[in-house]
Amino acid sequence: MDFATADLIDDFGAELRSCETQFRQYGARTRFAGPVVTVRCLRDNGLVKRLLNTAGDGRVLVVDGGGSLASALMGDLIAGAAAGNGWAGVVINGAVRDVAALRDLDLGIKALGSNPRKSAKDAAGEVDVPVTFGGVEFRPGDHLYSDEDGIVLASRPLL
Ligand SMILES: O=C([O-])CC(=O)C(=O)O
Repeated sequence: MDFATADLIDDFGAELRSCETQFRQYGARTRFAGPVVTVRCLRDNGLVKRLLNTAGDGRVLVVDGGGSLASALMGDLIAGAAAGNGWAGVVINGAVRDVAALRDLDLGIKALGSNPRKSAKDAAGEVDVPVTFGGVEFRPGDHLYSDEDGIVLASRPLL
């Protein structure tokens, strides 16, 4: 998909939300877009693992990990499954691990940072609830557009 978030803001700015969080890019796919699925969890990636092992259909998983960098919510195995299952990208308000391997995956990956420590797998948390970080609300079914400049959200598909 060919777009630039700056152009989207110029064309549709009034109806877009632009996330202020300064994420790092970890995947090989630096531009990605798709409908949003959300997870809220804290130091537990059981729900993230479960979802990314199902068909992605070009969607983007937005994970609100509370901004915790204490343990990783995704590593190369889960991210590899996501890429293989057709997810467009994963945005994590939290940490990843296996950074060297993530670079080779055809998947959009944005996260705050990394930590080699793994998370619990109790699947504690919530799926498809609105989550808020970076000054914006991410709603299930929103359309997310992400590139090197940032992440913007629309309530309808723009492209
Ligand atoms: O299993 C985990 O918690 C995360 C991980 O290392 C992987 O996805 O490879």
